[in-house]
Amino acid sequence: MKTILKARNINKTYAQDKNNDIQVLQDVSLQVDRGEFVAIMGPSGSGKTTLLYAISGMDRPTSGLVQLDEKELTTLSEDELAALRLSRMGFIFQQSNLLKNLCILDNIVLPGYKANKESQDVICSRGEELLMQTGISNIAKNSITQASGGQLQRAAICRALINKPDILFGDEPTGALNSSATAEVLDILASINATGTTVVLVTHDAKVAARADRVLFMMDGHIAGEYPQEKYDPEKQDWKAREEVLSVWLSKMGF
Ligand SMILES: Nc1ncnc2c1ncn2[C@@H]1O[C@H](COP(=O)(O)OP(=O)(O)OP(=O)(O)O)[C@@H](O)[C@H]1O
Repeated sequence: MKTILKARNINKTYAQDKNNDIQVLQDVSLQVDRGEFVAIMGPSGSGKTTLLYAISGMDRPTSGLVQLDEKELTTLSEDELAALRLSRMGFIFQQSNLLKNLCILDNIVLPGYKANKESQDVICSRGEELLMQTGISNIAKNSITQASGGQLQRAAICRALINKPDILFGDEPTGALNSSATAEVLDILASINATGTTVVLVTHDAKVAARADRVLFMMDGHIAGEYPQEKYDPEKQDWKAREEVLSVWLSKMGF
């Protein structure tokens, strides 16, 4: 399978105070194939979010290389990087971060209007289609204050997909949801992945990682282990059984 994302020897150092630096990523290398679903797990403070930000161009590593297909992210200007993120990447976070003064549909289409590559009609129809696919068409015109956490997170997924990204990054996207909303959001992510979008998620939750093709386990700023799983098929597979097997590996890793 063709590699979509490649990181080579990434280091990230933060200045802690005047005299001290803290090295959060230590020589991390990884590769993600097009269409793959990768989960990044590990203890709190091990560097998962820092790694996600470094490989998605949301932050710059102190050293090392990050490539999305042929594009070397670390050589791009801020404007070039922002344009690349807008057109080729989607992002979801623990909180939906939707704008309060816009209805759900307007929140979703906004990055499409910003990218300015297609007519507003085309973007609006895609927004409506995404709302339908994620089961929230009925709240398209609602204010975000009238939606549940699970509905808001589905809307955030629609917003992340509006520009048809090649790769979707998530930082604890189900971290604030109850278990039934988590399962619904995970089904949506699995179906997005099944249609070819690459997915890379940071999670503490083995339920989430159970859907991935591969789990990377971070410890003290490096990848300490890697756990490949069979491609998840929502029609055939029971993710609870996968979660149990994965949990055994995670506990061997010291999680
Ligand atoms: N902007 C920053 N400045 C200084 N230190 C930071 C900064 N961001 C993160 N760190 C430190 O880097 C380390 C790794 O943080 P990071 O958020 O990447 O870990 P994590 O594995 O995602 O943790 P968690 O699971 O708790 O979210 C932590 O010690 C954190 O305090």
